[in-house]
Amino acid sequence: MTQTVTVRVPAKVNVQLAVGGARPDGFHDLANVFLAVGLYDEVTVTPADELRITCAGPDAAEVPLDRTNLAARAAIELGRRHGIDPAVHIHIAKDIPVAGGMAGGSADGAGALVACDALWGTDASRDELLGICADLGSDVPFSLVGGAALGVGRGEQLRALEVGGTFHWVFAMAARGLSTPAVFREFDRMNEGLRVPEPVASQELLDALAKGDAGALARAVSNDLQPAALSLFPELADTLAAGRAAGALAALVSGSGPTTAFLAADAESAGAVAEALRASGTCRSVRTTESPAPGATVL
Ligand SMILES: C[C@@](CO)(OP(=O)(O)O)[C@H](O)COP(=O)(O)OP(=O)(O)OC[C@H]1O[C@@H](n2ccc(N)nc2=O)[C@H](O)[C@@H]1O
Ligand SMILES: Nc1ncnc2c1ncn2[C@@H]1O[C@H](COP(=O)(O)OP(=O)(O)O)[C@@H](O)[C@H]1O
Repeated sequence: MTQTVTVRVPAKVNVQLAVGGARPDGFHDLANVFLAVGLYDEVTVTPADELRITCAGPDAAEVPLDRTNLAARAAIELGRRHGIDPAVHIHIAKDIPVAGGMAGGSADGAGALVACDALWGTDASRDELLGICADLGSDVPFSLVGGAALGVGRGEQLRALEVGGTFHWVFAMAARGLSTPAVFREFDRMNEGLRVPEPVASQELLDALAKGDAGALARAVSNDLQPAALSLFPELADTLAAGRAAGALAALVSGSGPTTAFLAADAESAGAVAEALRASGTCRSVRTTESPAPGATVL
């Protein structure tokens, strides 16, 4: 049996997040266009006397180290299904911001699942892995597959999308996090009494992705949760404005936020936007990266 397995898993940005009305189960139907970006967590699993989690990285102090951690839940569920005691040490090398709208916890769930599958030799099918991911959270299946995908239902039912080129991004990390359920609740509050249309993927946006056309993608991006995120975190408007002023083709909140995402024409322009954001004093830190990125990968 292999003694240690490391899996690398990407963060995501939502280039379209169309949100429908609240469902009876408390979730919202989405047309969620995910794009995996080159910021990664690495999840390493090693046999141990009992299940234990450690985490290192700039945001490590905010990561729960008990059984509520999505990585722990993934190991427990795979073990339960295959009659294996999930006695592993899971170490998360965390580079994805926590509670930032970039699916960092989801990445760790998908990473731990793939890592334990390899460590234990369970050889679970792709469908079984995707099913466990969907039970763990709406974003977790996409962390497994990476690339680009349209997520419908609550975002867990995926269709892979073609991406015809490399997109350059700048991400600005905020001084504090935002809770995903709180942002959806604010969306409901702001839409109370209004008819919320069925969420539909934008054909212009899918075409822009397929062509690798950053200008067209910038014109098509949208995030229905952005007004709710801005309502709970108004200072994000200053970060968005600073990136736009520095030449970003598009500026938007990533998912439920509060990380803000800036699409740039090329690597040079991304560097200039990043510099301007750092100088603006409107965010905690800034990263540049490219997309698409591969899904969970055993190293
Ligand atoms: C908003 C998005 C966009 O990709 O990502 P983040 O910004 O959190 O990264 C996702 O929909 C987040 O997915 P995820 O973080 O996996 O959420 P889940 O654990 O499934 O659900 C957490 C809570 O968010 C709300 N929720 C989530 C998904 C959805 N389609 N409708 C919802 O209303 C519900 O209140 C739910 O209880
Ligand atoms: N492995 C994990 N890494 C980060 N957060 C986790 C993890 N497992 C559970 N969580 C919980 O999930 C919450 C949302 O975290 P995260 O997935 O980073 O943000 P988002 O849902 O905004 O993309 C955190 O505040 C934390 O309480």
